[in-house]
Amino acid sequence: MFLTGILFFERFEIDILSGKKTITIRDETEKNFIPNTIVQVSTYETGRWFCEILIKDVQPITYDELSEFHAKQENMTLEELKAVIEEIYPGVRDLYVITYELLVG
Ligand SMILES: CC(=O)Nc1cc[nH]c(=O)n1
Repeated sequence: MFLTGILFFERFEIDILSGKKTITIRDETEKNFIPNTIVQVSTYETGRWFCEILIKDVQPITYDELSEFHAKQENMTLEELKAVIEEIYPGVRDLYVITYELLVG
């Protein structure tokens, strides 16, 4: 079954709404987003809806393949991005880059 909703930590909300964060990197439990579908975005902490995004692409990636290009799309340094991913998904090496466009926020 494909996914129609996604949760983000509140600390990412401003970057998403300003268009500075245009990808999210998830584990295999969230790989089933379909390109060209609309997804509702809420906060992880309280479930508060804050925007709607259009899924553009979903691509597998390993932790070691994360690059400055991905970091820029996350509005982070590569060091910050790798630390965030390791904090959220400790030890997970098979990941997915979900590229999206902000629709309504
Ligand atoms: C709630 C949650 O897992 N949020 C994440 C995880 C990875 N990247 C991201 O931007 N947000």
